[in-house]
Amino acid sequence: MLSARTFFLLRPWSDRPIRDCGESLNQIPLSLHRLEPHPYASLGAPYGVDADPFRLRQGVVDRLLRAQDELQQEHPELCLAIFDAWRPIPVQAFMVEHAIAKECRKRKLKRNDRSQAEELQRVIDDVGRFWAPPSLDPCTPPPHSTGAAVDLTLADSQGIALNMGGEIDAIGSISEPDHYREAANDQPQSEAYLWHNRRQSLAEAMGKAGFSQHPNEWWHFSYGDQLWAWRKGFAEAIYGALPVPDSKPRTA
Ligand SMILES: C[C@@H](N)C(=O)N[C@H](C)C(=O)O
Ligand SMILES: [Zn+2]
Repeated sequence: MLSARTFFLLRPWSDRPIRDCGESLNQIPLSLHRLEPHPYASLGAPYGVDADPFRLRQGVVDRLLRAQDELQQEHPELCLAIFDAWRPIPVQAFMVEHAIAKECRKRKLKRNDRSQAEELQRVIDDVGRFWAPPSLDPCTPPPHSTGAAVDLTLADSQGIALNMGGEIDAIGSISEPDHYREAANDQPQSEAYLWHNRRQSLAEAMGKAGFSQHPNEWWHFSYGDQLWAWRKGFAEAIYGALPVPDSKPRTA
């Protein structure tokens, strides 16, 4: 179970009021490449009936198409590759628990060992830098539950994801967008230089289309949510949490 400290750790953007514009959640068109099988559905995350993660608010879909155009003006050989998009709150809760359990295994910690409480809290805090709490409070929705956030990378013309110098969802400083900046400046022609430039190309294309980037994650961008409003200096977000889908098939 997550501690109260983690649950109530507010983000700097959590103070932005949300006035939802009511736009619908729509399919991401197939002209935008998807990385499949979907990573969280493959883990058994509780998506509910007919809950397709490759959906976003229409304004976000439109901007994603624009971002791909921007990218291809500079790099015609590349495309965007979608890793994850809409994420219902039960899936957010499942993935936060999954990330904590994975990190505990990596650090050889036992969840129930009281003598390791401090190390366990460190894991929870580290995971909390990357995963939003699965808050049900309409004032602090997890970004992907609003249909405003997308996790994505770059792929080549065959749809193969490029090496960006770190896996999507890695817990650690390697995931920070500027992680390789210094090494890239020091050593042009190095792998760090390549990875930094790829991260920059992704961020530039997304930025030109109006998206804001998460400060800790090279792959996470949003348009219209609280983080976006905070980063752009806007008073309000335009997308809030969407209803949680049914978990059982409806009976006639
Ligand atoms: C960790 C990553 N997949 C992600 O989506 N992070 C954001 C901040 C979130 O949990 O909403
Ligand atoms: Zn994300």
